[in-house]
Amino acid sequence: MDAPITLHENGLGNLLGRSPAMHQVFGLIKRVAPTEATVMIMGESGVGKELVAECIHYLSNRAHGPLVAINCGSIPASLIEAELFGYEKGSFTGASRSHAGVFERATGGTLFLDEVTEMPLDMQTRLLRVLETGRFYRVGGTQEIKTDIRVVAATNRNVTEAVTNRQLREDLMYRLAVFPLHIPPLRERPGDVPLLAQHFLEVLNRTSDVTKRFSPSFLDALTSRRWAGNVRELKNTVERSFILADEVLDVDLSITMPAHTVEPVEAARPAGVHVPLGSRLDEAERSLIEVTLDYCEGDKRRAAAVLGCSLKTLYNKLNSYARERSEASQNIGRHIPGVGVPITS
Ligand SMILES: Nc1ncnc2c1ncn2[C@@H]1O[C@H](COP(=O)(O)OP(=O)(O)OP(=O)(O)O)[C@@H](O)[C@H]1O
Repeated sequence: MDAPITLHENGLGNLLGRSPAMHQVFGLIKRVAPTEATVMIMGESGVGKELVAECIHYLSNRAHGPLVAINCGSIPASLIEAELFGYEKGSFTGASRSHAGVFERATGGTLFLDEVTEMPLDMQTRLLRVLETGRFYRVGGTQEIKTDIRVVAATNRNVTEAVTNRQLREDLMYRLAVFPLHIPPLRERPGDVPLLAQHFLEVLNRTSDVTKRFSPSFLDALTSRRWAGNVRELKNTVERSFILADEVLDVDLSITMPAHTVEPVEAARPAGVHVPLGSRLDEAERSLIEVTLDYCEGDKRRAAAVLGCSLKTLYNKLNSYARERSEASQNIGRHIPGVGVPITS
C-alpha cells in the first residue's frame, strides 16, 4: 500500500461507504487498529472483510511489517499444519527443503486468518497455544521459534452458532474476538450502492481508456436490488454491464443480472426444496445447495451465481459436507470390526 490510509468523504482508504452504518465501522477500525487486540471481522460473503483487514493492518503500528493472509477454508486439512507452522527439510515425503509457515512470515506484522471457522478443530487447539505462548515448532523441527504477530480473523458464519455446532472452539473464539467487528450487508446500506457502482465504473473506464456512464434508471435499479452476494456481486454486475454497453450502461436487466435473476430456479423446476418444519437452518441450507447443484448439473460456478454466494463460499460448504460425511463413515467404521482398521501385515 503506497498512500497512507485516511478518512475521506467517501470512506476510509480504499474501503468506500457513506452510510451511517459504514461510518460506524470506520470509527471502530480507527479505534482498534493502533492497538494489539485481535479482531474478529464478521459479515456475509462479499461485504469487504478482507479490505477491512487491510485497513486495520495499514492503520496499525505494524503497517511497515508484513500482512500475511491465509484462507483456512481453501487449504486441505492435510496441508494446513505445514502452512501455519512451516516444516523442516525431510520432515515428510516431499519436504525437500525447509519452509517458513505463516506464523514466521507474519512476524512483526499482521496475520489475517480468513474463514477461521473452517480450520480443523485440532489445528484450532494448536493455533490457540501459539497465540497464548507466542512460541511454536516447525513440523519436524526441534528448535522453538518465537513469533510476534497480531491476528485479525474473519468469518461469514454466525460465530456463536459456529461454537454451538463445534466448528469453532469456544476458547479460541474468546481469544480471537477480543474486538468483534460486524460489517453490515449491502442491502442494509443501499445508500452506498451508487458510490460503489460509480467507483467500479471509473476503474473500468480508466483501465479501458473510455468514458462510459450509467443511465439514471440503471443506477436506480442497482440501488433497489437486495445484493445477496453483496459488494462482490455489485462489482461483477457493473463489469458485466460495462462489457455489454457501448456508452451508457442501461437497464437491460435480463442481460446484465446474474443467473438467479434471469432464470429463477422455481420457474425452471417447480419442485424446489422441501424443508420440513423443525429442520435446522444448516440442514435447510444444505438441502438448498444440493438441489441447486443438481439443477445446475453440477456446474459449481453457475450454482454459486444462482445461490448468490461466491464460488469460494460454495466450495467451503461442499468441503464441510464432505468432511462430515467422512467423519460419519469413520464413526460407523469404528463400530464394525475390520472396517477403518489399518492393515498392518
Ligand atoms: N466498501 C468497499 N469499498 C470498495 N470495494 C469493496 C468494498 N467492500 C467490498 N469491496 C470489493 O468487493 C470485493 C469483495 O470484497 P472482499 O473480498 O473483501 O469480501 P469478503 O467479505 O472478504 O468476502 P468472502 O467472505 O467471500 O471472502 C472485493 O473486490 C473488494 O475490493
